Amino acid sequence: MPINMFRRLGGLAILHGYIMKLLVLLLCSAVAVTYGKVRQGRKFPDDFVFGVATASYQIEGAWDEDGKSENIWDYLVHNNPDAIVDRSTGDVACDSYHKYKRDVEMMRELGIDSYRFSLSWSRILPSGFANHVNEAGVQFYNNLIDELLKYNIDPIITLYHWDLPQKLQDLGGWLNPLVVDWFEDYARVVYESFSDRVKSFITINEPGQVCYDGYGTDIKAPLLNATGIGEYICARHIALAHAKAYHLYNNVYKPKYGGVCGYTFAMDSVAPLTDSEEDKYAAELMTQHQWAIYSDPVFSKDGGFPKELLELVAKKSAAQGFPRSRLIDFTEEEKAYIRGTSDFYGVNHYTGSLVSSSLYTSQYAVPSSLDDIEVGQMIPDDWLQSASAWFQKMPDSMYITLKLIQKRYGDLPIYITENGWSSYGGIDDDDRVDYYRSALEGVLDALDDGLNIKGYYAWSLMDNFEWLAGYTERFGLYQVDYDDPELTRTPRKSAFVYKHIIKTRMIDPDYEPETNVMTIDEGH
Ligand SMILES: C[C@H]1O[C@@H](Oc2ccc([N+](=O)[O-])cc2)[C@H](O)[C@@H](O)[C@H]1O
Repeated sequence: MPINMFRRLGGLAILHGYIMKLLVLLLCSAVAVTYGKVRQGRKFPDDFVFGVATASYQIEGAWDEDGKSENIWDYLVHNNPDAIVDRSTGDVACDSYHKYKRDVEMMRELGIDSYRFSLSWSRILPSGFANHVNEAGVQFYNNLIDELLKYNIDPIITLYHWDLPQKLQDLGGWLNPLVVDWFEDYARVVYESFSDRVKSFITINEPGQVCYDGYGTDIKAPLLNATGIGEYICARHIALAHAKAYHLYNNVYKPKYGGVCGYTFAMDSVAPLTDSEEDKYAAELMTQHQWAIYSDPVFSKDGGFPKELLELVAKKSAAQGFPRSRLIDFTEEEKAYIRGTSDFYGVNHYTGSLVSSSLYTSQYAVPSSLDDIEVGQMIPDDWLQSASAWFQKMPDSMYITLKLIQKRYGDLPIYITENGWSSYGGIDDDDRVDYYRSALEGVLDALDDGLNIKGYYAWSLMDNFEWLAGYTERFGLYQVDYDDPELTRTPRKSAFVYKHIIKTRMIDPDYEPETNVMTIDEGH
């Protein structure tokens, strides 16, 4: 081969080597840039839903107007005022019954896609039963829905957010097996009235708080405190009631109108105190006690209550002299009826704890469900305390919680139906801003992992009646001035930050609102 040709080929080979190196370099930096983009400027998907959530008793007021009857919270605040920290009531609350147009205006200011609110059963069915529908009550919700739709805000209705008609509580409430039928009858009225315009329904908000807080302890109305018994009876009935309302929607209304129907659970991030197998088992038991007892019947592969919990309660019940277990499992037919009855997993997430059987002390009543599992909890000192005794900021808790759902039930559509921070008040709520940013970073982390998270609802649009804490704890993006007869709503810093996140679909950790004047952006 002529020397020149050899040189030319050699030169080409060298050139080829350089080109290859350059290509590899370019590829690596492209990956790095892309990865950098993903980490630093991550975006929520275009179809990700941003919303805010509220609940009827907490905001509506008008407790006895236009034919509404008393519910268990009306009854509690009127008959046992000392049960509420500041002796307040929800008689007026945020007066949303009259100020709903201002509420919708606030949603337009925020630029949200969707509003999650609940219906007051006793406003729609004053006797609790479907023998008489209160048209004025239905009209109120029609007005609200129409106002939302006028501004392209998608309504998502929760049928039951803790305000059972007192007349049904007088008959045993969630402890009466007939509540399953009463709930179905109520659900039929709701679907008949609203499913032509509303495409998303949640049957029940937080069955754990209904059953454990209301019937197994005295944390929520009706303060029954039938420890170790009430919560387990309620757990059976509420799963069946949910399933019945779901089947009704699925069989009759979904074919006609489309739409989805789901169920929402409160989920603490339960983490083992140490890596030991014992603590991991303790975390599993606490999980079963707190939320899996309510969600396994619907989402687990085999249905029914969690196996370990069933065994423990049966064993403890026998040792305590009960002729049968305090937790009665579903029949195979019931299991099949309940399993799969939710089009999505709704999760309300706020906080978490570390758990271990070594932290258990015999401080609990016998029988009680905490005594049944014999697991204790602790909160490290460096977790920021909110204004609510039960609520500390656990690092990474949103991500951990979302991964727990995936681990337990596989990949399914998830809506975060509540998440927010409580303070004592004030407009410059940097603690709430930090909380929202880190929770939403957790959502992005989970999205990066491929979880099918469809939306996020901030709790709450505005300050409201926080159950036994009355008005002492503030969860609002908007502050409500309860001393002002107009109940003026004022946007907090967090409202501006949430608005910016929704608008840009990104979390900018450095974003500072330039103004304290809220306006409605074009298109809202
Ligand atoms: C602040 C909101 O709390 C919701 O309920 C709870 C209660 C307790 C926990 N927890 O983890 O211990 C989580 C959520 C409730 O749905 C809503 O109405 C607000 O009060």
